[in-house]
Amino acid sequence: MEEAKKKSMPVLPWMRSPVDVSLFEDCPLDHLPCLDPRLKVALQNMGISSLFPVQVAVWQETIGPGLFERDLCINSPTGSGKTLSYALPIVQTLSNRAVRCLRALVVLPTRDLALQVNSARCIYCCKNIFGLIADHWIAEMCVQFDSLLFISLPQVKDVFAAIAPAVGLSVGLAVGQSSIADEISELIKRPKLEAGICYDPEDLLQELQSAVDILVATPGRLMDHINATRGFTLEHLCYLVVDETDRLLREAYQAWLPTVLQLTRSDNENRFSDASTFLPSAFGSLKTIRRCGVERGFKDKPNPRLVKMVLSATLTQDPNKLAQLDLHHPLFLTTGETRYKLPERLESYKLICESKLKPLYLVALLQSLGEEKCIVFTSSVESTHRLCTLLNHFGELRIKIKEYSGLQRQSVRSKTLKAFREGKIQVLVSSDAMTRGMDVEGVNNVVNYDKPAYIKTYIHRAGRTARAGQLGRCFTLLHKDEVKRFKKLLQKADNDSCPVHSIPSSLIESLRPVYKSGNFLALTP
Ligand SMILES: Nc1ncnc2c1ncn2[C@@H]1O[C@H](COP(=O)(O)OP(=O)(O)OP(=O)(O)O)[C@@H](O)[C@H]1O
Repeated sequence: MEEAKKKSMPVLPWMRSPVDVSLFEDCPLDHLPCLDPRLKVALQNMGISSLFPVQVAVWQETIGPGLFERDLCINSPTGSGKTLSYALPIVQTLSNRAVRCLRALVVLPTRDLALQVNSARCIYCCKNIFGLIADHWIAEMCVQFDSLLFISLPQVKDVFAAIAPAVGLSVGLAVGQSSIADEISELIKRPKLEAGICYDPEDLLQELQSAVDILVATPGRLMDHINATRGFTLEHLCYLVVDETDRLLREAYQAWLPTVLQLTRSDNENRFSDASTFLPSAFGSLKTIRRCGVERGFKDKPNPRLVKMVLSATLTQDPNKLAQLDLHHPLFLTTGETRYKLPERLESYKLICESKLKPLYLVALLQSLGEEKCIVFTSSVESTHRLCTLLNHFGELRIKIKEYSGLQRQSVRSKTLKAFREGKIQVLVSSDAMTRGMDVEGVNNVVNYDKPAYIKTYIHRAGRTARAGQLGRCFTLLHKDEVKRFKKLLQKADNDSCPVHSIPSSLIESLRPVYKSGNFLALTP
């Protein structure tokens, strides 16, 4: 364990003296300094009576006494409440704004396919909204392909939407769940024109205004709007949140990060020539370059710095990756001494069995869990499909089991998730693509049907349970040869306790005839 701690010692000096979030305690809303009473009511309406430790720690560094002076890097376990930790201070600070413009941007990851399709077709949609082309077929396609999104996107928007209106702020979503035309009409306010009068197109462009103060976006859609949406500008941006940072930094995503940083730099004149080396050739919106203080109406005042907040349950410590964020005097907030941390009330178990008997062990386990909500993770969409089909052939399981896969249409997945939330489905079988950010209340159990190869995968899978201080269990099916390696893997997350969960052999034997009689062997993933 000591060795694991030493190995996890960060290279960057500022990461070596972090704020330890585990030293903070929940703070009742009544005791939270400077909380806007309107936001207090909004939080209470959400059923929140106190802030979690990470939220208190971030509040200190943002509202008081920290006053957003430093960029924040937050490493906090899954389900610890990271979303509200940034949403609340941003909303409180923006509550004083006089004019509506885009001031806060939250970027979350998408899956690669969605991005590729995004950029290929946005041009049609943009033309569409400006009345040059009407191609509904393409718009329809956009909605379908864009559906491969991380589940957390709408959830993050929901958190903002639950508090922002209380102080008169408006929140938008640019993630490709609707056509880009619909998105643009949600994000950009256009002037009302009187019929019969000729307007100068240049003047009209000036009149376009942001309809939102806060935007939750995926990199692909964000780039679409930067490149082609008239009136979309980052020139007033004050806050940039990069959620699931480790994943977002792994992918270049059409150079979204250097583009955003470039567009929000105040000394743009000197740097724009550099930017042209990475900005896509279709980059059409020079207006989005951040203007200097005087132009922006901040005469005699220092130009507001773009504040960055980056978060993850498995935050990278790689100096090269973090350098991409161009952080200002960063402050590292983390939980405990080890690099990775599992939720406080998560219990990890292993089930040891022969590989060919895995389906039977899973069936027996699910039987014993009864109607408790459970997510079963496999290593691929193919295995997900096979396993789900197999489980549904077992009459012994009197529970509803559904597949939840990136290969399904968005509408199918939304329906499945809704039914799962409502308890009409007890078990979701899913692949890793869906691990991050999914927040479903009351998921008591996670099962790793296939052993996760990396500790990060374990953390994000297991993190679908034991959220918000609740109890949760994570079971991992292992062959006996995998046990040692799995133990080492868990030690990386400071976990030395993973008892064996035994399934009575009589139960397995009783399931064998059913398994042999059906065509199950062909389905076994
Ligand atoms: N102060 C609070 N009181 C009660 N519940 C809260 C509070 N803050 C957040 N929650 C709830 O805790 C759950 C987890 O929050 P959130 O999704 O922000 O976690 P997270 O740290 O971002 O997790 P992940 O890393 O898995 O995305 C959510 O259901 C949220 O509604």
